[in-house]
Amino acid sequence: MNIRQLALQIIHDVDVKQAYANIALANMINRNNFSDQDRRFLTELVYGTVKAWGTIDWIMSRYVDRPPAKIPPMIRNILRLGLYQLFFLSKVPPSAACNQAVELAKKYGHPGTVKFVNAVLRSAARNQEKAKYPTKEEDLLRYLALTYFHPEWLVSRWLKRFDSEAVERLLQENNKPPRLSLRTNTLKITREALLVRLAQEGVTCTASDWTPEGIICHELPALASLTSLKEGLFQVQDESSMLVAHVVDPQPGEFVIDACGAPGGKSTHLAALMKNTGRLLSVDLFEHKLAITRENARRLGITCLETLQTDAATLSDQFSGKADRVLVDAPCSGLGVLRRKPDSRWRKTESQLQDLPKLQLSILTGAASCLKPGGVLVYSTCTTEPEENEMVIREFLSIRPDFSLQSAGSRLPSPRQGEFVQLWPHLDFVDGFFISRLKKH
Ligand SMILES: C[S@@+](CC[C@H](N)C(=O)[O-])C[C@H]1O[C@@H](n2cnc3c(N)ncnc32)[C@H](O)[C@@H]1O
Repeated sequence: MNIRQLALQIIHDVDVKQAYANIALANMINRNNFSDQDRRFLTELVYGTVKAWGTIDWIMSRYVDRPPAKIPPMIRNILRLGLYQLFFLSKVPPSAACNQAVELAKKYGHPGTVKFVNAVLRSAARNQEKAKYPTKEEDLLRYLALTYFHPEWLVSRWLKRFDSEAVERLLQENNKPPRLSLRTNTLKITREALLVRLAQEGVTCTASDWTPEGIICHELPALASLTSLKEGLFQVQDESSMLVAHVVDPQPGEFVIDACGAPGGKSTHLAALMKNTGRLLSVDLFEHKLAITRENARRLGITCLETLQTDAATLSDQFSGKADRVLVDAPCSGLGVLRRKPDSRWRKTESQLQDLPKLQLSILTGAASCLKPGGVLVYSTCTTEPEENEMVIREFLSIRPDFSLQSAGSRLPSPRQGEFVQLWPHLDFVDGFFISRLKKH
């Protein structure tokens, strides 16, 4: 099996068909019976190349006088894969990286492109100095963006907010694979009993400091092989995401709406805190995502949850003044969770940060009208940018004086100061997350 060829197929699909690297890779692994070594090498090639995409293209520009967009797609992706191995995979000998790329060019190109690939990669292998990044002192922005594989617009944004050391730590943290965390399904088992059960199934894990249900896995066999998963004893969920339901603080017997609910991580947590009583309405725009919510609820033994496919901005047409609590876990740029998907940083654009707040405000305003007087509204995102977070809340408060801000920090299992909660990967070592809480008068 030619692992580089398979890696090239995935990288090409990410480039040309906007495929998601993690999904394309998982499909490839499921379709083939790879040895552990091959699976690891394929993962390294794909994740490494797509994460370093911008830096690799900058390196390419040092050896090729055309921009990548002007090179035929398959050939530029062969170069990307080759340059990744030359510059970032020390265990691959440069001759192997070049020869294998030339073989791929023979398969997908013509004699001219074979010569081109050969010339570019051999020149890069001979003269790596030519692709030396500027130093911090010469060009801080470019140094950080190239060294830590982030788009310049994003680094520039963060440099306006924080000093360069803090930005460097954040970029480093965004490149580390996140720890796997699980939320105990307290409807079926206590965290202590689940820790024992997981240890029996070969999982090395410890209790989370952030939430009373959280468990951090350090080593584990394939997740799908765990019977505790099939029995619905836990839900995979990041620790910062687990905090949101605690800020909502739903009570047994209440009517709670999760306005952007799929695939149900927080909906199923809310249902567990409600002790599977009352009514939990999990709403989403997409039926195929709601099907996953229902499947999660079934596996976890939750019966108080129902799903509804609709636009949350229009929810009050059906539920005006009816709900005790509403959660809006809004669609967002996802800049707090870059470490989860290696290619996601290259899909984001600064213009999304202008468009998303309008959507977020319209969903928040529509969903808020479902609350009874005295009801609680929680707004959360997995982003770190003020335009999508506190500025949306300030704008909402200016048009809805019947709401007031409450402290979200004081509702965390380990309380913090402040009205808003903003978590950061480099400060809190969890996903970047924003949580706010309001009350309707
Ligand atoms: C951040 S995700 C929610 C994650 C979910 N709360 C969880 O914990 O599993 C945002 C969700 O909002 C949904 N969405 C986007 N626009 C929407 C709208 N206008 N109305 C309802 N849902 C929407 C998306 O389909 C997506 O599933």
